[in-house]
Amino acid sequence: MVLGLGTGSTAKHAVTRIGELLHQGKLTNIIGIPTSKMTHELALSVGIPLSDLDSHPVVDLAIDGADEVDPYMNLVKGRGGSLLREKMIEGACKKFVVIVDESKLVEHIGGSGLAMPVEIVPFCWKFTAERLRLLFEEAGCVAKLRMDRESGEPFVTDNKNYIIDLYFEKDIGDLTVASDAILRLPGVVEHGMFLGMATTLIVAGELGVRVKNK
Ligand SMILES: O=C(CO)[C@H](O)[C@H](O)COP(=O)(O)O
Repeated sequence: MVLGLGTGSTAKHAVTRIGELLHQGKLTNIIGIPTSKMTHELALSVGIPLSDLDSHPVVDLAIDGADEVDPYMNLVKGRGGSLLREKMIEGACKKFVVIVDESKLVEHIGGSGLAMPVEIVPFCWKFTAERLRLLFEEAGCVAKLRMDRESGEPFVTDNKNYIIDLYFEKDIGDLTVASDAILRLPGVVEHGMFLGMATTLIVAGELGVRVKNK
């Protein structure tokens, strides 16, 4: 089985557990494809054999967290900065399981007041940030370059790009239209809306765990 290994504090539990099951001999014939350098390191440290999409273009199952999930299982991802590799690997999956707690559930994607990440090339990033802001001007968009908290320098992704975090005052409307408009802008590499990709959602709440399938 080829497994997409997600990134973030939730995915970390899954990756660690997969390593434990391999070690105990309860899982065999697993190859992991990590969605970030951080997950790559973690997976190696727990003994998961790794590969990539070039060698395994079809992924059987991916497991990851998310930052927002709407009632249709559309997601916002990338507040951890790994959205491009996540989208490539999770987009190549037969099954994509998303694990969140109830705090991640929203009525409308982009409406939580939290960031909608967009990965862009560093070249003339201010130009691209302004084009993004203008695209969603009617929604009261603010576009901020993500900074690295430790260094105070711009945050650089695993692919050596920057991230612009978009904040909206109002609903951004049709998500497919918004997605297409963002992707048409020169300088944009990818955005954090994962539309129609999740096949299973696992939600942990005070009353227990709920599972929703597409
Ligand atoms: O998209 C991601 C990283 O790019 C993460 O999956 C997302 O940020 C959720 O992280 P966490 O499980 O730590 O809340």
